[in-house]
Amino acid sequence: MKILADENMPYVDALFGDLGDIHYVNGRSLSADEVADADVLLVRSVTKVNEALLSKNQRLKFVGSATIGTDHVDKALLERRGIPFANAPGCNATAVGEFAFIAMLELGKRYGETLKGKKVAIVGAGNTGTALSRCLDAYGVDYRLCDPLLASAGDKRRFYPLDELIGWADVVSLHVPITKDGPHPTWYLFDEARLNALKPNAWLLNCCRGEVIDNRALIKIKGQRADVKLVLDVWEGEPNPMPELVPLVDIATPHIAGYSLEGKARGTFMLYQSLCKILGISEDKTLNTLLPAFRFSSLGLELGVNAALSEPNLLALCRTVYDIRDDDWQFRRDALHNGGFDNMRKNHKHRREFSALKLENATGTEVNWVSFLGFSNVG
Ligand SMILES: NC(=O)c1ccc[n+]([C@@H]2O[C@H](COP(=O)([O-])OP(=O)(O)OC[C@H]3O[C@@H](n4cnc5c(N)ncnc54)[C@H](O)[C@@H]3O)[C@@H](O)[C@H]2O)c1
Ligand SMILES: O=C(O)[C@H](O)[C@H](O)COP(=O)(O)O
Repeated sequence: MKILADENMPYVDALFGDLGDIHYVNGRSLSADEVADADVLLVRSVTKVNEALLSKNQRLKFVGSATIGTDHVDKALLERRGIPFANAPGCNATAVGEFAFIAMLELGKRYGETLKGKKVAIVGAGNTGTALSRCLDAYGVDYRLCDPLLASAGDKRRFYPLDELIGWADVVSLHVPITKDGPHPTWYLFDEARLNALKPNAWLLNCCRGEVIDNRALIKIKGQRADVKLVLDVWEGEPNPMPELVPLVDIATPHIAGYSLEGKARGTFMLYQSLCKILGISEDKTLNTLLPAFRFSSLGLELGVNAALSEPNLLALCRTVYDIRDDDWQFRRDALHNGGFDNMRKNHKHRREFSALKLENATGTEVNWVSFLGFSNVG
């Protein structure tokens, strides 16, 4: 069995090595000729799985995308051709939630403010939006959700209309799929009018898809409103962000909000599980044996029971796990030249999730709000 896998997908050898011959490919430039004799195709978000790509293949048994988003896959085509498809919903949700939370702490530090006390709007309350809400809950930050689709599907959480939230929130964080049709399309959801309606000094974070914000309108608005602060992990026209936008952004990263080692491992593992099911074989691998130990075995916290950790110290703790400034700095240096955006993604040093760090509380307390954030507790 010939398995084609994106070269940026970790753990493919460990998980799929027994199932066939693995060939690694560049996902962005993958051609119909390369795919022609593949039995299994494992992709990431940069590969357009469409008529053209599959035109020379008559033997595909499975297409898997180790991602949450599926906007790059023509699922109707796969269904018509009877090719099973699976993606990896939720695989990198914790990574995105923690990314947005850390970015908010960084903005607070940079501008002499605190995240604590701000009002946060989460637009899209699925896997990644909910992961962010868990961090905010743990830290005690007020937030409101907007998700008209979940609201009408009977989700019991309280939801608010988008335009009401824009007028309410100090911070707006975007977590929707990219859609052009349906009752609530998200393409340019943040157009010039909505960008203009952001409150004075608002923070706007986009960790979902670039085109959820009209990037030209964003450039225009930033020209008039220096008060608005931006965190962009995703960009209109990736892998070529508009160069004039980059200097206007406070934290700029190349679509790596979901790139924790845990998130990537989960994504590949979920595809392994799907393929085993399709082939009718039982799984003989587990996820936790894949992950390496974290660089610190544990860290002692000088805290009392449920004591408040100051926001600068909380940020210092988060930076131990992931220092977002490194990616921002490298993005400004490399991302706009010679394939730099994709190179950064390809060579991204695997960051870890909060759970990788075991905290030793000086009081021996088992549970406090820091562990609710996701850090492990050694008691
Ligand atoms: N930057 C990254 O690395 C990264 C990582 C993971 C996911 N993503 C992107 O983020 C998107 C969201 O991920 P997720 O795991 O939370 O997906 P999800 O499907 O679990 O949740 C998305 C939510 O958005 C809601 N939604 C749809 N249209 C909306 C609208 N107009 N207004 C408000 N809510 C709306 C949906 O009802 C759903 O609950 C993905 O589709 C993907 O494109 C990016
Ligand atoms: O949709 C997703 O899951 C994310 O956008 C994903 O993290 C993108 O990463 P890629 O698949 O391009 O490596």
